[in-house]
Formats: sequence, C-alpha cells, structure tokens
Amino acid sequence: MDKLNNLKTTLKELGIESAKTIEETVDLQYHYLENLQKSLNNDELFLKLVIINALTSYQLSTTGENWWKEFSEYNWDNTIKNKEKDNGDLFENYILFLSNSNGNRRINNVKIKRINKIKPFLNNLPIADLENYYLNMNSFRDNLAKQLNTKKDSKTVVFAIKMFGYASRIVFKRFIPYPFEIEIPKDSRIEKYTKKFTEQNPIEFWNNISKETEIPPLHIDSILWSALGNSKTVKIRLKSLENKEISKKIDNLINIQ
Ligand SMILES: Nc1nc2[nH]c(O)nc2c(=O)[nH]1
Repeated sequence: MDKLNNLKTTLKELGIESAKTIEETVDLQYHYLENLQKSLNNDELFLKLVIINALTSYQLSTTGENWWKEFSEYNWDNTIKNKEKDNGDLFENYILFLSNSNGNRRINNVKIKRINKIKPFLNNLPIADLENYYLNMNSFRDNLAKQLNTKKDSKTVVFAIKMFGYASRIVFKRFIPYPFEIEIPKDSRIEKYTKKFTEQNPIEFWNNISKETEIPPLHIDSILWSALGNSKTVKIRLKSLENKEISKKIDNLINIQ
C-alpha cells in the first residue's frame, strides 16, 4: 500500500472514537485542564482562562505540553477572589502570569494586545453563552476571528476552539465532536508531517483527508499531536492504552515513510 493510502486507511480505522480516547487519556494538555478545572472551582473563569491561554499559545519557549502544565499550576487565587469585578482582574492577572512565565516569553507585547482585543467580547459572555458556543463551535470560531480581525483558519483561532472544546467537555460533561468546518492548526509539528505526503497547503490537504476518513480536522490534530510529540510521558501513555489496536495504529502513523 502506498503511504497516502496507508495514512487514510489507518485514520479511518482509528475514527473519532479513538481520537476521543487519545484526547482524554493520552494528551497531557487535557489532563492539565482537568486539574485546573478542579482547583479553580469556577467554570466560567476556567473556560475564559483556557480561551485566553490558547490565544497566546504560539512561538512558545517550551513544548506545548509544558506550557499548559505551567498555566494549569499557576496560583489563580487573586483572580478567583476578585471575580465579582466583572472579570476585570481575569485579564490583568493573566497578563501578569504571561509576563512572568517561563514557557511563553516571545513577542509578549503582541500577545498582550491580542488579549486586550478579545477582552470586551469575553467580558460579556456568561457561562450560558459559552455553553451555547460549545453546541455551535463554528459560530464561536467566526466570532473569535472577527474580534481579533484575523482569518478563520489562523492557527491561534482554530487552536483556541480545540482547547475550548476540551475545556467545555470537562465542564459540561458531554462530548460534542468538533465540526468538520474547523481546520487543523497549522504549526511546525503538523507541517513537517504533512511534507511526508504532499507539497500541498497542509490545511487543504488535511481538509481532504478529513472528508475521506470522516474525522473532523481538529480530531485528526489530536491523533497527530500525541503521535508526533517527543514527550516521554505521552509515549508511555500511548503504549499503555487498554486498546492495543490504537497503540499499533499510532505506531504505524509514526513510521509511515
Ligand atoms: N497543532 C497543535 N498545535 C499545538 N500547539 C499547542 O501548544 N498544542 C497544540 C495542539 O494540540 N495541536
């Protein structure tokens, strides 16, 4: 079988169910969000913090996994205590966290501008609206892109939807698959892997693969993100999956030449 057919067959066999398993039991980003949701004990703040953190998650000075660990372990107590101040302190405290962070130190002036741009929109979002956006992630994607004056398929916008989907799944205790219309976050891990198969634009390539395999692009991202990372813990988690067929198929995806 040629490598493209191998990729499509393996992804088709994995399907959305395996992507969900990988997200919830392998991806450390999900694990750190679960910890944060428990320790914060305030779901509206939790969801908003996750959205803001995703919007600044680019040009990191560490791995994505380490960055989400640092974010989840930060002491957000001041933010919680002052929550009655119309979320005002949420943004100030986030900027303080970002400015002193170890894992996200590049172009923070640009990232802070982005936080200030999204502030009026997020400030006016009660948890009921956030829940509605979980039911209609396309509309949330459109509104985030509009507020930030950026493209709907930009890495930060689609990645924010991925992390919002994780956080909402934890808060609302319900799995809603990502929509097919939301593209894969184009970053170096994904770009490098795409080059094994094509010189085509990665977003277009994965949109086509998504249709053929019937897995939404953001769920394909979850499979690839865990399969292609260097974290030892993630590798152990992949190997230890109860369903050994998933581990074998992930090995196959990693080794396609
Ligand atoms: N494609 C992805 N890029 C990411 N960056 C980051 O920090 N996490 C991710 C991810 O899950 N997918």
